[in-house]
Amino acid sequence: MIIAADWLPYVLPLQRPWQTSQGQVLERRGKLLCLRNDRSLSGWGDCAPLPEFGIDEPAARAFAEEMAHLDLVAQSAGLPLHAWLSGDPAVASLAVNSNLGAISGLSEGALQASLDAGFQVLKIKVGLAAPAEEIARLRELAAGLPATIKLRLDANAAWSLPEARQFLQACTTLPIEGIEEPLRHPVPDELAQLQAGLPFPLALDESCHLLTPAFFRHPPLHRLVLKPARHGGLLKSMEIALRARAAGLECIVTSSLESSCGLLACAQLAAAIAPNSVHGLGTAEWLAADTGQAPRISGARLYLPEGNGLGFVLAENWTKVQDPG
Ligand SMILES: O=C(O)CCC(=O)C1=CC=C[C@@H](O)[C@@H]1C(=O)O
Ligand SMILES: [Mg+2]
Repeated sequence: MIIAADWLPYVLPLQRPWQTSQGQVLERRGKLLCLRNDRSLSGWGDCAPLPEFGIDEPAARAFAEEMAHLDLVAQSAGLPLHAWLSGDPAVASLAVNSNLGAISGLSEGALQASLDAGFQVLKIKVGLAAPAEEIARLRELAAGLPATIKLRLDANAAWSLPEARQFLQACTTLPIEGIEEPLRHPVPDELAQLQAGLPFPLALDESCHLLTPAFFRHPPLHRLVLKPARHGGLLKSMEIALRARAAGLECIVTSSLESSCGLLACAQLAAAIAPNSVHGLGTAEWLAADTGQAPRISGARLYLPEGNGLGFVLAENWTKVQDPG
């Protein structure tokens, strides 16, 4: 039985601006939910809306409430949350991509740090400048990359159909691992036209309004990005992942730049639905402060906490990140 529920607001500045074609993020504001039950267990949830990417307050809140509840359920069952969700044995670690920000602002130092850290997939934001200019930069970048390294691009709905065609055509000769959200006004027919003939997957992320039964009957592209806060929780995300799998679509999980608490929930989902994919969970280093200990990343792999439930522990210096209101 739940005997206490507390919301703890926080403000976390970013180390540097998170630039996308939809503008920049400078800080993350949110609130942690702490549920306590009559067995002295704590269940944690993280509510951090990001409206510019379709994550509104009700969805983020539902994610937090369900997360805290499932944290308690999995702890009571004596299982890590992902093993409780999947029914499979526990997973120790997951492959993740690095996040290099916008192609226009890419620094030699950040690129080298990603390569030195062993990342095989480097995520880069595009759609912030003219396609021809960004393609020229990508060609320059690709020319200096080791042969095994691939680029995961995200246009965040920047392009018209002709711009997307131009960009994607040029990408066919580059080491591209996938491209998220090419179209400003995505419609299934046009996405299918773009995907046809491309040697890499296009991915749907923020345009989740397209996830209708018809979409799953004839998927117009090859990959889904799941941000569980956008879908209002882990269980809804599991359901979408199952539909996607039945339709032959690959699913990856990415964070919504949450604090360590929400990031852990994203990692638990990733381990439950796609333990062998490369996920977008390397975002903790973008935060200058955090609500707790972020999962360790080493050798381009994120290590899940070994304990039961979500695995979140509140930071000792928690008061420093509390929102003064
Ligand atoms: O995918 C990743 O590696 C990290 C998460 C990420 O890129 C995003 C998180 C939140 C908002 C967006 O800018 C962006 C995305 O659209 O995928
Ligand atoms: Mg995206």
